[in-house]
Amino acid sequence: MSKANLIDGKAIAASVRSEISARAARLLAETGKRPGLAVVLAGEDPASQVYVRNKGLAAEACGFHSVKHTLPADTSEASLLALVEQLNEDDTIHGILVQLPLPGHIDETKVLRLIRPEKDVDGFHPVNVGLLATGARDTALVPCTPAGSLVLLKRTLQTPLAGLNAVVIGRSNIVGKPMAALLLAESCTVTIAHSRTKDLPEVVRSADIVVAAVGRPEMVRGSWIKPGATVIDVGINRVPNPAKGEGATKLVGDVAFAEAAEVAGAITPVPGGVGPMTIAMLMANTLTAARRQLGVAPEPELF
Ligand SMILES: Nc1nc2c(c(=O)[nH]1)N[C@@H](CN(C=O)c1ccc(C(=O)N[C@@H](CCC(=O)O)C(=O)O)cc1)CN2
Repeated sequence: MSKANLIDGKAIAASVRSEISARAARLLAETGKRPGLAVVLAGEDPASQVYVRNKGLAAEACGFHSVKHTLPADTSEASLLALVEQLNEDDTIHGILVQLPLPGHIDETKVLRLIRPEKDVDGFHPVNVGLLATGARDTALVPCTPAGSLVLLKRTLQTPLAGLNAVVIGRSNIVGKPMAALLLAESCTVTIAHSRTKDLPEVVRSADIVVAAVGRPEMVRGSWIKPGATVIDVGINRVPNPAKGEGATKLVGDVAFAEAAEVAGAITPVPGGVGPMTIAMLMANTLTAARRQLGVAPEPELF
């Protein structure tokens, strides 16, 4: 029997999405406009196809104007850039998301930097990265997975995070670095650990909050976790599941869940933890982007 509280990402994501639907309805009543989201998929990666479909469905369920652009895997970089430019100019579109990863022949940086910062609902443009890094979170668009992780932390702890020791494992631009910036803005004492960190288990043992975003199945062991710590597992790794037969697979996180749940105070499962928050926070960012572009005052922060 595990001791930790299970952080129900599915339920919290559903509550965020329902709040966004209500806010979108208010925006429509006030301005006659719907938030518009364009999602662009280049290629046929099966997981990306599912994520893009789910983003479209979530946008429709929130009452948004939702468009999807699908380009073949061999589409040229120029065609993708032209599509982004067209969406930048489209007044009915307030948020543009280009699903990652892109086919190898396309320069991801070039594409992401062409998206207008005010429509960059992924929060990957250097303008948004810089705003977050300089403490101007209220004017930035914040990357969805770290934003969702922060919502889970705040709703779980229900007390200010100030002064807590937070260890973020992983230094990616999409999760690790923005997560560290968000925790720093909450006045946590933040350590970013990575593949070259010395004595990672000991570093993690100092953490009141652990965010694992390293992409290595079950790397973080239960013995690394400080008793009572809150563990946010961002990893989504598909691994073989021989118990279910040959060729069967299952999803696991970056944390050895059963072990960690014996020690932690609260922990996110995989699946059903951080993952669903990513799409919920995309809806939140699209609404924020729409309000700003329409010149309407912001709603209270979700987190
Ligand atoms: N442009 C972007 N590309 C990618 C992002 C992103 O934020 N922006 N993130 C990931 C993929 N992703 C959304 O795009 C995403 C990943 C996982 C989930 C999710 O809900 N996962 C479920 C499990 C799903 C399954 O069964 O396979 C969970 O964890 O419960 C949502 C969105 C990379 N690309």
